[in-house]
Amino acid sequence: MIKVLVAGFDGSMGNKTTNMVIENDKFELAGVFSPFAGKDNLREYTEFQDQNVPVYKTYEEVAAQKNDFDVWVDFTVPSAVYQNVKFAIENKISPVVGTTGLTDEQLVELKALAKENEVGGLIAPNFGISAVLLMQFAKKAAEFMPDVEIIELHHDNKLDAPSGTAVQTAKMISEVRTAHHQGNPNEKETMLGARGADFEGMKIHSVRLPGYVAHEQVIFGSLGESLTIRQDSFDRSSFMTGVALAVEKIGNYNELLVGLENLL
Ligand SMILES: NC(=O)C1=CN([C@@H]2O[C@H](COP(=O)(O)OP(=O)(O)OC[C@H]3O[C@@H](n4cnc5c(N)ncnc54)[C@H](O)[C@@H]3O)[C@@H](O)[C@H]2O)C=CC1
Ligand SMILES: O=C(O)C1=N[C@H](C(=O)O)C[C@H](O)C1
Repeated sequence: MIKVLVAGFDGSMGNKTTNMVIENDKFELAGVFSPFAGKDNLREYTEFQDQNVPVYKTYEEVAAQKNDFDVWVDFTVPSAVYQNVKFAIENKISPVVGTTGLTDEQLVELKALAKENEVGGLIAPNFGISAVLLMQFAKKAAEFMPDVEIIELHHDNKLDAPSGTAVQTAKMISEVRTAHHQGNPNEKETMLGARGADFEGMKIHSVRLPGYVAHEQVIFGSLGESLTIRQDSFDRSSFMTGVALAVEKIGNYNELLVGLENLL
């Protein structure tokens, strides 16, 4: 049995993950973590009445029981994820991270720390297979159609913009696309932000609306033609197959990987 701790269990993704871990025969829910939890045991929550699982609120409490955990699944907030992953690695718990917002510098540091501690881990900007495929297809398309804009659409509770998936899509496209300005060289925004965020000349637009879950559209334009690649996560269950796969496989690695495709 793989012993799992879910950080951010009290959030939307944390709740889905907690249920997924409980239902998966290969996993044992060994703990849940959130500094904002109001209770000491999961069974005190109506939804989890039959689960005798400790609720941890501090790193000290987790560190005291660190041998109880193989994997730290993180669906928390951008402001907490760096410290959480650092803590997990230093305590030899493999992080499986969906939380967005890590900077490039933080990623470099965490990769080095994982190497030093010989701990495997995965940071996945998106655990949905449709998003993983979209990123790969978009990278391929950009080889032939280098003028591209990204539109990501999310629920209106999302804290970060652009989404981690949009940033990762832009990074993957930039591996095959020479950085260049798109649009009229003399264009002027008459309203600030009208042209969106800029990643090496690629524009990224973020939509936040109630009713949406997580969606991304990559639009390529070329002489007299256009290509649109789109993926939709209509429900957060779309991420759970990827999370389960990562929890199951991450013990076989001793480095920190970025992107679910590394495990597929
Ligand atoms: N990689 C992927 O496939 C996906 C990633 N996400 C990302 O996951 C993150 C969480 O998303 P949601 O669940 O929708 O957010 P949410 O706001 O519903 O949940 C976040 C939870 O984290 C808890 N929290 C805050 N600080 C914490 C800390 N220091 N340690 C532990 N828990 C803490 C909060 O109490 C809250 O319940 C976001 O960054 C989001 O972008 C979301 C969906 C899929
Ligand atoms: O906040 C979300 O909901 C999501 N966050 C991730 C991101 O920022 O890309 C993954 C997915 O889009 C859902």
